[in-house]
Amino acid sequence: MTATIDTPVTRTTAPVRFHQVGKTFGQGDKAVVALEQVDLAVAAGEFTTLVGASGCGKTTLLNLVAGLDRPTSGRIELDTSRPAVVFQEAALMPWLTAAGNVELPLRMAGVGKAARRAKAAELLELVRLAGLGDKRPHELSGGMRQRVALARALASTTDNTGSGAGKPSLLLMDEPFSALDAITRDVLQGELLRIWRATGTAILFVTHDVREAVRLGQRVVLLSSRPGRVVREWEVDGLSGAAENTAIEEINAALRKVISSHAAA
Ligand SMILES: Nc1ncnc2c1ncn2[C@@H]1O[C@H](COP(=O)(O)OP(=O)(O)OP(=O)(O)O)[C@@H](O)[C@H]1O
Repeated sequence: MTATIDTPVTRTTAPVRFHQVGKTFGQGDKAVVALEQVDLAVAAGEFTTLVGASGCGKTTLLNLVAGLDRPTSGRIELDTSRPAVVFQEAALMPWLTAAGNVELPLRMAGVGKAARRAKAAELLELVRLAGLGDKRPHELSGGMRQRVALARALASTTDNTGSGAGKPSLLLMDEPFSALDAITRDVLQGELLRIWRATGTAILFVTHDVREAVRLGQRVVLLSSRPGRVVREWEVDGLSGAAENTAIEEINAALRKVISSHAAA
């Protein structure tokens, strides 16, 4: 079931591929090495989850993929339409309606009004918010706002116009459900799996929660404590029952090990 970095899995197309990527913030005595020699690829349509200790560089890694920051060493190969990010907080534009928020990336990409309206309506239906497109963010619950954020990200990454046309889509998710109550989180995890299957987008999903990582991911990638490196991967696609619990226990044990080895350093 397990594969280590020494035996990487060969995949065909990859919306994103890291080659020995490093990221250091600051210089000299104040330098913080966030990531070191990261090799990682996400295949088209694949759901990959990334776990690691607090501060190990998970958000930094997503920011590099999203183009919000640049690596200090190594190389990132992107073969995707615009990667889109869903954050822990929905970060919606408060003055726009739900539909207006979903339309925003399409508007910025120059998509015409009628086409954007149609796409926003389709995506709001996909996230089960049909009929709520005219609500503003403050009129929606936290779970609903995350659904709008997901629809907006899908609008961005699955837009088939412009330079990304025909390329595999990639959704980056940075602990998107961690601020929600347990029941809403459980519902949204199920919804995300349904939407992933319906759209075929690749997803790179960061979480602290190993149970969530195993439930959602086809593959779980563990980063070491800072500096973050890929230390181990688990193929967890389709696991359920006892096999799923065994995987959760094994990954939790490995996570505890990287945390304690860091604490002892
Ligand atoms: N802009 C920045 N300038 C300086 N240091 C930074 C910057 N961004 C991140 N860091 C540092 O890089 C390291 C990795 O941060 P990052 O936010 O990527 O970790 P993380 O794994 O996402 O953490 P958490 O799980 O707690 O959200 C941390 O030590 C952090 O303090």
